Amino acid sequence: MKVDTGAGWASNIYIAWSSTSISALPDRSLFFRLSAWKSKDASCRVRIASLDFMLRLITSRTQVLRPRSFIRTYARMASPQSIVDDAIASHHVVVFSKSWCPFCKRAKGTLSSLDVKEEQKPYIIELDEHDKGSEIQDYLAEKSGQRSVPNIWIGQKHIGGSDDLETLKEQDKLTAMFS
Ligand SMILES: N[C@@H](CCC(=O)N[C@@H](CS)C(=O)NCC(=O)O)C(=O)O
Repeated sequence: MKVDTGAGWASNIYIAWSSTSISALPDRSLFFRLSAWKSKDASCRVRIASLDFMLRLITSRTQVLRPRSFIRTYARMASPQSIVDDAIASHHVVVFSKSWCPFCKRAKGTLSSLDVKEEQKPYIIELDEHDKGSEIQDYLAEKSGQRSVPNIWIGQKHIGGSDDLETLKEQDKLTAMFS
């Protein structure tokens, strides 16, 4: 299955399931194309509006789409771009971090100490513990012009590193970003 995240074909994900299951899928807004598949099952190319929608579809149609195999496949095949862009698009605060990094510890501490709603708590990706950590770091350098960690995003805006976060806090500008 090829998943279109809206910003282009971000990742190539293939799942095989039977053609009868495909006809059982209710949502005609999806774009299906049956094509030959190496295994005995038919395969299907699905164009969707967002990865979130795909995940919702999968969890709601467990009997059709075999979610565990999808998630395993997705985790293996998602591109560094889609990992970064999806994280930023779907979380208010994202910190690309390294678990051993003192600046990252300071930034995570500052963000966790804020009294914010559950959905505004930081989403943290530890690059040194991630399979694609170094590719993600390369993409972050290209996207934000910053290679060092932590690389912090609030409300889909690039904030910078730990020093930049502390400056915002000292200037009393940080809490306003969580209203
Ligand atoms: N002034 C930066 C310093 C950040 C920094 O020096 N981070 C180190 C790790 S502690 C780094 O990114 N090193 C390069 C690397 O890990 O690839 C900040 O406040 O965030």
